[in-house]
Amino acid sequence: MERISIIGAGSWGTALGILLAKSGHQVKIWSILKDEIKMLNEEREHKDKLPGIAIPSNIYGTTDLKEAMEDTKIVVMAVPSKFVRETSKKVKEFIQKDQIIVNVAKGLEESTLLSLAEVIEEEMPDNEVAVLSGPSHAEEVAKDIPTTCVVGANSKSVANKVQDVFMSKTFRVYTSPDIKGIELGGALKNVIALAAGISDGLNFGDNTKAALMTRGIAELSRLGIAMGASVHTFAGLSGIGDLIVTCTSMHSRNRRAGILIGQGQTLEEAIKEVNMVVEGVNTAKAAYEISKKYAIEMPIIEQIYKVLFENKNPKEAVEDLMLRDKTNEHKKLDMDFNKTIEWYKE
Ligand SMILES: NC(=O)c1ccc[n+]([C@@H]2O[C@H](COP(=O)([O-])OP(=O)(O)OC[C@H]3O[C@@H](n4cnc5c(N)ncnc54)[C@H](O)[C@@H]3O)[C@@H](O)[C@H]2O)c1
Ligand SMILES: O=P(O)(O)OC[C@H](O)CO
Repeated sequence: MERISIIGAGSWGTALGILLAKSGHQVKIWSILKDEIKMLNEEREHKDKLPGIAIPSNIYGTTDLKEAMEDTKIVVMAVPSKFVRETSKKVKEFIQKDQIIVNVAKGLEESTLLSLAEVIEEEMPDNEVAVLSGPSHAEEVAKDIPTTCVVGANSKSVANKVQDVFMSKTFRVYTSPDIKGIELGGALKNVIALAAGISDGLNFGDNTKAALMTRGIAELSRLGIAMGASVHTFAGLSGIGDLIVTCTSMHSRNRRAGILIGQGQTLEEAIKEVNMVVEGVNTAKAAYEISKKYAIEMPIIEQIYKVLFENKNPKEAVEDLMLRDKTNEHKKLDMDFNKTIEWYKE
């Protein structure tokens, strides 16, 4: 049994709390929102975000951050990306050196283009920071539906510790040293999911969605490699795995927002209707800037940026993607596939 603090009581923080509590851990969950904590403690249910799912008795909710952080070994950061910096500054006041911080949010900091683990590390440089990511919708995790994730950490012992804590018969956790790749995969797939949703909203078909997913992971991998991540991570749970679940599931907030935009709603209307955090919107801005910074071609990200922030008609965006300059499927010579070497020279 471990004592765990969860910072953020939205759908993901609450679902992870339920998972950990069912494994026998003692969980304290903090939210800035008084009504949310009152609901969790008194009604034993997150009626807005996980209706019908009981909150186990070994979860205790509090709005007092000091109390939430006291006497725990693991601190799970589960607030939306735009609150990660300000929440980290608050958490920093109470953090102990031996507490491992596990970031589970997926996004990038818009003003600095930093990953969220980098933001947390900047604020709390003396603590070990791990990331947990993968194809995992809160609605399913909270209902014990078998799920897999990957934990990334600089130190193997930290990754192993987090793996031990989260692993259960319904939640299988792998370890990896590639924090950068895991975070990029988790953040950028949300932008591709907006694109997949827009495609569905325009009544395009499975061919279109498969194209967006496949060419989307190509974009993510290109950028990831340029930023020092491992290409293999993008073929893993936090890459293609999360891309599949987010682009195909009706649980996905990003996909649902995309569908509404494809059907003609404005970005603001779509965000309002989804009523939970749509991380892909801010990430689209950051990703567009990062692609320019690293001079990496990311045509889907670029078109989504234009649809969201420059009022571009989604149909036109699709046409521009289809008719962009002709190119090879792989940008560089594939050294494992010798046939291509001569072929590309022609
Ligand atoms: N929901 C999922 O299935 C899921 C799965 C994996 C990862 N994530 C990631 O987890 C993160 C949180 O997502 P979510 O789905 O739980 O969001 P959500 O919209 O369900 O919840 C948002 C929560 O943020 C907290 N909050 C609101 N204002 C705040 C403030 N000013 N400061 C600090 N906290 C505040 C509240 O607890 C609120 O309920 C996102 O980055 C998301 O991508 C979500
Ligand atoms: O509902 P979404 O689109 O925010 O996606 C949630 C998770 O990242 C899925 O793994």
